[in-house]
Amino acid sequence: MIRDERWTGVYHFEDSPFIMEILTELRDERTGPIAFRKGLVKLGRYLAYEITKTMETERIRINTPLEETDGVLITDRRNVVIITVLRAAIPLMEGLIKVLDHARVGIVSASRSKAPKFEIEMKYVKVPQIKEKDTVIIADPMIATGSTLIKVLDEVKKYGKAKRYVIVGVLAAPEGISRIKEAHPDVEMFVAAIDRELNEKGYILPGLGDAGDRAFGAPSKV
Ligand SMILES: O=P(O)(O)OC[C@H]1O[C@H](OP(=O)(O)OP(=O)(O)O)[C@H](O)[C@@H]1O
Ligand SMILES: O=c1cc[nH]c(=O)[nH]1
Ligand SMILES: [Mg+2]
Repeated sequence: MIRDERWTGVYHFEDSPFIMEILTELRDERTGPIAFRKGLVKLGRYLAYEITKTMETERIRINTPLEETDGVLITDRRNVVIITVLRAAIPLMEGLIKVLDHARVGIVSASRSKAPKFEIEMKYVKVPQIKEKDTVIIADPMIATGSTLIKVLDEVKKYGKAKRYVIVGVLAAPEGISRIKEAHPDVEMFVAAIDRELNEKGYILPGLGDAGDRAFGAPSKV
């Protein structure tokens, strides 16, 4: 886990060969939707595992069948809300919840319009009540301009104040991170990698393309 010195609370995993290998497969244009979704599930699982390293724990005493001994309880793992940003976060959430299995789940839809406006349409919001001891994990594989996540955070914060807000993603562009940190300085970010820049259409470079389309196929218009 590497803390990026350009911001506070922003971490990436370029020191982890396993996470980088999964990311390489996701980036590769030859990777089809089945392997792409599987890669997102795997990343979700490993990123959740990394997040547990930053959670509060408690020492407990338990009995094995033979004697009493020390044990560990990750208290924060019992108080998690995962917000899934449709569409591309569905497989990522599936991986996250394997490790954060006590999580309550919120679903929000967000669709970004084309450049240069990048307006975010949010039609569907189902979020559980958020309590003071909750860690709210917002899953969205791609953090490009940051517009989607700023809007999601604005909305999610209406449901109560959490202990931590943590964005989990696959790739982020520096401009998107800066915009989110400006609007929501209390937010932490765990992403597999931070890429170079955005192109004029708002795609991350080198990136992996459109995560939603790669996972589920391009939607058609009627
Ligand atoms: O940081 P931003 O510039 O706001 O862009 C990032 C958003 O773009 C993608 O969603 P998209 O709108 O393509 O929806 P989809 O998941 O349904 O494809 C991605 O999953 C993010 O939610
Ligand atoms: O590169 C990008 C940017 C936004 N959304 C994506 O799916 N990919
Ligand atoms: Mg998309």
